[in-house]
This record gives sequence, structure tokens and C-alpha cells, in this order.
Amino acid sequence: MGEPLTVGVDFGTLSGRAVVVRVADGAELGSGVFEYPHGVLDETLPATGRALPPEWALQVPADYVGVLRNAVPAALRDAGVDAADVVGIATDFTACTMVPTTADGTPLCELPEFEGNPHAYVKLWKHHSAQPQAVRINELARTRGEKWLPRYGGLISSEWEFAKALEIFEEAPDVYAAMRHWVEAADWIVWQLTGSYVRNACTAGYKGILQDGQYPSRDFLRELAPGFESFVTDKLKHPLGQLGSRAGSLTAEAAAWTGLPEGIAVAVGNVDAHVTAPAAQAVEPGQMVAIMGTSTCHVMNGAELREVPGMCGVVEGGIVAGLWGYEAGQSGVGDIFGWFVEHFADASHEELTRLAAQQEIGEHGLIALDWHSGNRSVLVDHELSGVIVGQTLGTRAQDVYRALLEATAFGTRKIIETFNEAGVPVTELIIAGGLTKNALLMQIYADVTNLPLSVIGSAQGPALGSAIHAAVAAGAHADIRTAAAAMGSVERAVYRPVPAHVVAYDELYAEYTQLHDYFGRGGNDVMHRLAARKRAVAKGQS
Ligand SMILES: Nc1ncnc2c1ncn2[C@@H]1O[C@H](COP(=O)(O)OP(=O)(O)O)[C@@H](O)[C@H]1O
Ligand SMILES: O=C(CO)[C@@H](O)[C@@H](O)COP(=O)(O)O
Repeated sequence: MGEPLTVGVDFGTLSGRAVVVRVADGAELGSGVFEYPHGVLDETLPATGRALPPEWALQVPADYVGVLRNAVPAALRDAGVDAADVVGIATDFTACTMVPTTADGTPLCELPEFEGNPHAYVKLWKHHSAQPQAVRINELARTRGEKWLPRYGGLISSEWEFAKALEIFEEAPDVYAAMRHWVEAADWIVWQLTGSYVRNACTAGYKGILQDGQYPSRDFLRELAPGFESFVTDKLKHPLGQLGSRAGSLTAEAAAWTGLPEGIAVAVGNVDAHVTAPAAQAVEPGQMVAIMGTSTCHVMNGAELREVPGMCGVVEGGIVAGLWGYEAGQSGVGDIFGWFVEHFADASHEELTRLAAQQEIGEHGLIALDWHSGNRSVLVDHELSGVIVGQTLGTRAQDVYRALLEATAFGTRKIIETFNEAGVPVTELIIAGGLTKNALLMQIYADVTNLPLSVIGSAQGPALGSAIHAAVAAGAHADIRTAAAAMGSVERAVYRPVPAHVVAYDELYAEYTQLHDYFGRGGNDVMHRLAARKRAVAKGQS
């Protein structure tokens, strides 16, 4: 027998990544990646070729099993270890990413009668078409003075479990009737590994409006939409598992897929963002981790319960046991840079970054709003859209690219300021995720926030975080804090704010704030009117 090992698997937006990690010190011995064959379905449904409406984003659950079959064996091969030394596996997922299933967990899209119905597929976190449902949930909750609303910064997102389910209830009653469980993909994958369904406390709290042991009441749901009152009891409610505990044991079938020993510990499911905090050793109050990739999630522990306007949510034990876990986010970050590179630039991210780095602050004469995928925090509105002010005939691709990098940094500053003002002080900013590779972006974040940036030690933060949870679930470490100290890593103050840059960005941030409030807080509702018109045109065409 060699030293004990665990496997962490991170299910991202486009691919799943597995790492094999040594339990004693967190050394990453090998990794494997599997790109989802279907990627994100946002234009057409492959089964029928049918066009999808605007703001739709679906996935195919069989692609996730492909990760277990391919990325895990690849990681074991890469590590060159004996699979018999692996004592546990844990997974993390994007969220809120939802799978409608039958009683035994079969996704409805795998039934022949539903393969042509888009509502039967996985609704990915960035499926944003349930905004009208979210607006109704928020208006009614405000009117009724629902006690859970402040735990979500005063606004429930269209990305979450209730808005997405209400969309199915209203637009596809046959799918709704056939759905026995409305399952987070984070839990569905654990179900595939263990053969039994355990609902994780993290997504139930942040995305499923479970607070102090209660979901929204039958009365509330009836008033929201008659017939929807039994949604919680019939489709949602399920026994919970706490983060870092054992959900079950690896089945013979999943052992054959992965090459791992049957019967090893499988941890309760978790979210890609929250699982990253221990990988960055950010388990104390005030340490905010920004996981920057396609989107950015900001997660942080707090000693006390506070109401932060426009946060995604606060959940007791939502990140580590014994503290309040806070979450905020930006729905588009790398996605916005990627959109610009794909459609408007004749150069790569690296080339645009190299050219943008040669400019002085303000030289491009632009200010942008980072809302191309809507605003997750602090406005919580996915009908808001992008803006670039100041373009002239002299504006070049690298100018717009830099303005977009800066816009996302301003968005993060808005979130940090909102936390500080609400009495949840941010004392350290730690960056994780794929965008840490862009040094210009990192320096802009340090200058805009006026905070030294710490950077996580691992390029696979979420997968390492999962491996940490696997170690705790297997009993190899006593708890997440101890495991984080042994297996996580962070490098402090890698990027420091430059005082002259801080002053220049303070001025531009004031301009950003004016635009932010004008377009986002009722000064001009043009973005909503355009979104409504776009929906109406799409409806007329379908
Ligand atoms: N050099 C770069 N600078 C800025 N953004 C980049 C760069 N390279 C890729 N991106 C963006 O990063 C995002 C992918 O980030 P990554 O962390 O790998 O994925 P995920 O968030 O899905 O885990 C894409 O949206 C892409 O447009
Ligand atoms: O919203 C959450 C977590 O709450 C994320 O899963 C979601 O933004 C997707 O993250 P990625 O950008 O794919 O890393």
C-alpha cells in the first residue's frame, strides 16, 4: 500500500477535470480533462434541430458521466499511482445547474417522449430565460414580507431552483408532471457514483431558498402560481447531507467507469466556487475568494449574519461548518472577453492583452458595463446588458478589450464595497480560477480594488477543493479546516496596488458607478425594453 490519495472532480461549464491528490500534503500527482461532447446547447436542440429561444443554456447529462469514464482514468494514468491507494472521491459542479428526473434519477431528456422537449434537459447555471418568473417571485416575496428574502440580498435570481422550475411548470406542464425530482447536477453526479440521492446543504441553501430548515411556504407558492404549491413537497424536498460528509460508497458500476476501488467514500456534492475556499486556505472571516473563469463567484466566511444588498446568499455552514458563508458573483467575466475575441477581434486573448498592457489608464477613453450576461450582484437582473461608452473612429480592438477587463474589475469593487458597507468587511482578496494566468487583469484588479491580491497555489482550485472534501469524507482528515491547512495553498500579495493607478481608477470607477446606477437602478429602463422586444420577436418567429 502506498500513501493515501483522493480524487477531486470539477464539473465546469464546458468540461470536467479530475485530479489525483496526496492526502498528506495536497500534492497534485496527475490530472485528466474531458470536454463535454455537447458543450452548452444555446442555439438548437440536437435531437430535433429546433431553435432555442434567447437566453437559453442547456446541457446533456450523459456528458457528465463521460467525465467519470474518461477524465478520472486519465488522471490515474497521468499520476502513475495504484488506484487501490485512493480512499475517497468528491465532486463539485457549476450551480445552479438543474436536472429534471424520474424517481430513479433518470433525466427526463433521456426518455424518448421528451427528447424533443428543451425543458426536459439540464438547465445550466447561465440559462437566464426565467427572469420574468424571478421578477414575480421577488415582487410577491417583498409584498408578503417573506423572511427569507433578506438572506438573498433582497432578490432571488433567475438562475436558481425556483425560477427555473416555475418556468417548466408554466411552459411545459407535461415535463413538470413527469418530473419526480428537481435535482442539482451537483447531487445528480453523486447519485451516479453512489446509487442514492443525497441533497447537499450548500446548494439547498444558496440556490434552493432553504433557510433555518424551511423552504418557501405552500401559501407563498400558491399565490405565486396556483398549482405550484406542492412544488417543494412533490419535487424538491429531500434529506440533506452536510459538506465534507460521506454521501455513500462507490458502486461497482461507478468503480468500473472510473477505475477506482468499489466501496470507497463518496463525499456529499458541492459547488465549484464554495469548494475552492479551503483549497486557497480561505476558511476564516474576511477572506474573500474570487473564482474567476467564465464567470466570477465571490465566496467568503463571516462570523455573523448580516444582510448584504444584492448578494447571492448567506448560508450557515455554506462553505465551512460554524461560520456564515456569503456568496456574490458576476455572471459574465471570461465569457465577456471570449465574446469580444470571437466576434470582434482578429487576435487572441494573449495578443490583445499584450497590446492593452502598453496603455496608460484612461488612454482608450472608454468605460464599459460588464453586464453582457446580465448582473448577478448587486443588481440581480439578467435583463441588463452590456454598454461601452466613449467609442470613436480611433477606437481599436485592444482598447475595447482593456475596457472590458476594467469593467469586470469595477463590478468586483462594487461587490466588495457593498459587503464592507453592510458590515461584512473584506480583509483579503484571493484570486483562483483560469483567469489568474492573465497578469494584466490581475494588476487591474489590485489597482481598482486597492487591495493586494493573493493567488491560490493550485491551477485546479475547485478539483483540489473537492479532493480536500474527499479526504474529510474518507476520515483521513478530521475536518475541512485541518484538511485545508494540510492540503490547500495560497501565495500572499502577488499583485500589489500601484498608488498612482489607484487614484486614476478611483476617477473611472466614479464614472462606472454613475452608468451602473443610471442603467441598473431605474434611471433609464432601455435595457429591459430591448430585452422584452427581443423576446417578442423571437416568440413571433417560433
Ligand atoms: N488570456 C486570457 N485572458 C482573459 N480571459 C481569457 C484568457 N484565456 C481564456 N479566457 C477566458 O477564460 C474563460 C475560461 O476560464 P476557465 O477558468 O478556464 O473556465 P471555467 O470558468 O469554465 O472553469 C473563457 O470565458 C475565456 O474567454
Ligand atoms: O454560480 C456558480 C456557483 O454558485 C458557478 O457555478 C457558475 O458561476 C459557473 O462557474 P464557472 O464560471 O463555470 O467556473
